[in-house]
Amino acid sequence: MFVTFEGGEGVGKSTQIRLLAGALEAQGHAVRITREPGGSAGAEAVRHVILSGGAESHGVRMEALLFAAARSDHVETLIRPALDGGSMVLCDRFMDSSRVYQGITGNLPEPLIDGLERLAINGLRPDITIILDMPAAEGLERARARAFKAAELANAVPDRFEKEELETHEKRREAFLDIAARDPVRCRVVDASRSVEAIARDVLAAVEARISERQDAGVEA
Ligand SMILES: Nc1ncnc2c1ncn2[C@@H]1O[C@H](COP(=O)(O)OP(=O)(O)OP(=O)(O)O)[C@@H](O)[C@H]1O
Ligand SMILES: Cc1cn([C@H]2C[C@H](O)[C@@H](COP(=O)(O)O)O2)c(=O)[nH]c1=O
Repeated sequence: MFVTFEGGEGVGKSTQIRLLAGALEAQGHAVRITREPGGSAGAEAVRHVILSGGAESHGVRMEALLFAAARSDHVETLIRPALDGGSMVLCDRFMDSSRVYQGITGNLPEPLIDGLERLAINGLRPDITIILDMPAAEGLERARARAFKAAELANAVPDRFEKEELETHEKRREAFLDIAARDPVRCRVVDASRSVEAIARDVLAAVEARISERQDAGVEA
């Protein structure tokens, strides 16, 4: 089963993925955690170029193509083989992030995003997408506090997208909610402004419900 986590900056995706992985492993599932952009060797190289701001001056179209190239490599060299090998794959961001960041707030036309998505995912759609939702300002504050702690160790600075205007981040929040409203079977919106534990309970319940639905339909987790 392929599980993706989406949402704005600092909403707790990495935190919840780690907790979900622990809970699923305790139930006997083999679990692989991964992230985008990145996850595979080729895609991690592209991650560095994009998040450092190295492609920003070449425009959003080039960034969208780089995200798609990275996603294609990630799907074919890591995600699909892991799923075929029987692991559950938990991925921090996937195709919805391109739809929101490059499509909605990057102003790229929907047909272009659709085409790049088709090429990159090559038929592999998430079985469930958890959208962690909270006011953008709170998520950014969490991300800033995390960066501040890290800065003492590694001189961290906000990445290419974190540094953008609050209004842009709020627009992204609305765009993720819109995706969830348009695809309610795949997407589950979880209120991320609560405690880590309360969120983790809802995330696990949503994933277990999808596992049961799939088992009822005769598909293995
Ligand atoms: N429910 C929560 N309440 C308070 N703090 C939280 C909560 N969940 C996560 N955090 C903290 O907020 C910060 C951001 O969390 P995390 O790295 O999991 O978010 P993220 O969505 O993966 O971020 P990014 O979008 O930047 O990758 C971390 O310092 C984390 O410990
Ligand atoms: C997959 C994907 C990501 N992005 C943006 C979203 C974030 O600002 C960064 C990734 O950083 P994170 O700390 O690992 O969340 O990249 C994007 O714009 N488009 C995408 O497809």
